[in-house]
Amino acid sequence: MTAALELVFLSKRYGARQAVDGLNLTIAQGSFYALLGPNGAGKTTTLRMVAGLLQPDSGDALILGHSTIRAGTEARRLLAYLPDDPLLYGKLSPIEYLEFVAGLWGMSAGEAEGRATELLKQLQLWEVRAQLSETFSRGMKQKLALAGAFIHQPRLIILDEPLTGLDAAAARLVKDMLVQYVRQGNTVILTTHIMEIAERLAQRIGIIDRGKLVAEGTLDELRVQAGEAGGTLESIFLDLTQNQDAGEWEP
Ligand SMILES: Nc1ncnc2c1ncn2[C@@H]1O[C@H](COP(=O)(O)OP(=O)(O)OP(=O)(O)O)[C@@H](O)[C@H]1O
Repeated sequence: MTAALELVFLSKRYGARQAVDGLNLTIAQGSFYALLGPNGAGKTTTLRMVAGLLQPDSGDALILGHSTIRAGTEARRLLAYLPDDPLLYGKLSPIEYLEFVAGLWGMSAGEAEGRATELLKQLQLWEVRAQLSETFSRGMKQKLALAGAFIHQPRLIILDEPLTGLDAAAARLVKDMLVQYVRQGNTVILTTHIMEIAERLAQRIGIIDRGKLVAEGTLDELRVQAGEAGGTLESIFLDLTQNQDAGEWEP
């Protein structure tokens, strides 16, 4: 089966700083994947290249087999990317915002309305559907941005720190929604600094450090790679990312 996402020698440099350094990674369809790494490891830079917001210096990212460089439009249609600071329009209500985003994807008014209703109910924003989003709490804004990412039914959704700032109830709601979405055969990739989230939700985990993949696999496979039988993800993570001599992990 075609991979949901394939990174092929993806690289990006900012001046003297090699932010992403020849990254190779394959993520299967229908999986829940967590991308971990310390601050400045290159996670956001990688995701921005996948989303087509940043041009790689070299290499490519393929979304369900479509190159983001050679077939960017097809690739982007299959993808939703939710950055950690999503842009909302405060003067729009949730319904107006979702209809606006649906319009950008060329969805019909009827289709947009049906999908917006479903998402707003699922994310418990239905009661506030007509209020301006500038009046919303941070968590409500985050849920609305998530609804916007889901509106065109992407096959792959990439989320940068999606649970930061959410209270326990909202975090549970979002986690359940993502798990259900994966059960339907779609793929979720998220970054997080919270190890429990990766440990509980992700089927596979990739650890990036200094722009390179230092470990990849299921939690059990990571334990083997780190030589830590029975270790927690936190201890494996710290072991692999604080070891200055850590080499690039090769499958
Ligand atoms: N626009 C930019 N200009 C210059 N350097 C940048 C830029 N964006 C990122 N960097 C640098 O590139 C490296 C990777 O940054 P990136 O934001 O991708 O890391 P990250 O893993 O997402 O970190 P965090 O967990 O802190 O969000 C860092 O050293 C960062 O300072």
